[in-house]
Amino acid sequence: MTSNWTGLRKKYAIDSIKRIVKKREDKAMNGEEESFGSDFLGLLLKAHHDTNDIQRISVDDLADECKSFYFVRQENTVSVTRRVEKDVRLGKLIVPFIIPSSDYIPAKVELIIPSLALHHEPESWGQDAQLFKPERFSDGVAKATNNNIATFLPFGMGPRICVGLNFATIEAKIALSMILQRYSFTLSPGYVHMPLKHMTLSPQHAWSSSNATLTVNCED
Ligand code: HEM
Repeated sequence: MTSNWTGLRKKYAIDSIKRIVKKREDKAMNGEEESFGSDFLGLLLKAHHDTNDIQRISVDDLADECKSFYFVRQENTVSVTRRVEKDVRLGKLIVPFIIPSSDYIPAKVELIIPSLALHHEPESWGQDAQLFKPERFSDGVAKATNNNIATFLPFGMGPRICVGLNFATIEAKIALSMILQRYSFTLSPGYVHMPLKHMTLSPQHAWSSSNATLTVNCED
C-alpha cells in the first residue's frame, strides 16, 4: 500500500464503499434490480446475505475486500471514490492495481488493469513520469521503476504474459533499425503536443491531417 494510505483515507474509502453497498441493497430489496449485480461487488453482497452462517461475510469484511481492489496504490482517494461510485452504478469494475487480500478472484469477474495509469505513476517512475525519456530504461526495468517492476506491464505479467513478447520486440527493433538507416524524423514547426489517452497514448493531431504535423526527411 502507498505510504499516504492514511487512516483517514482508509475510513473515507470504507464509508464510501458502505454507501455504495447500501444503494445496491436498497435497489435489490425494492425490486428495482433483480440481483445485487453480476460484478465482484454483487458477488460479495450475495455472500453478505447468505443464509448459511459459515458462508456469510460481514459488511466490514466486504468493504475491506473491495478496498483492496478499488483503492490500493491510488494517490487521490477522493477522485477515485467518485469514479468508483460512477463505475459501480454503470455495473463496471475498476481495478487500479491488483493486490487481492484473498487468495482467489471469483470466476467471471472482469478485471481492468489500467496499464497507462501504472506507466505514469510518479511513485514508481519518478516526478518526470510524464516525460518521454527512453534512457530511463538504460539500467533495466527495476532501476527505472524504483524496484516496482509490476508497474511496467506492456505485455502483461505472470503465466498469461503475451506469448508474442519476444517476437514483437525483435520485430519492432528490426523495423525501427531498417527505417532509421534510411530516414530521420523531425517535428514539424506546427506540431502541437497533445497526447490522447485512450487505452494507449497517441498523438491527437499528428499524422492524420493533410497538413502533416510530423515531417519525415528522407536522407537517401
Ligand atoms: C507490441 C506488440 C504486443 C503487445 C504490446 C502485446 C500485449 C499483450 C498483452 C498486454 C497481453 C495480455 C497479457 C496478460 O493477460 O497478462 C497479450 C496476450 C497475448 N498476446 Fe500479445 N502483444 C503484442 C504482440 C503480440 C504478437 C505479435 C503475438 C503473436 C504472434 C501476440 C500474442 C498474444 C497471445 C496469444 C496472448 C494471450 C496469451 C495468454 O492468454 O496466455 N501478441 N499481449
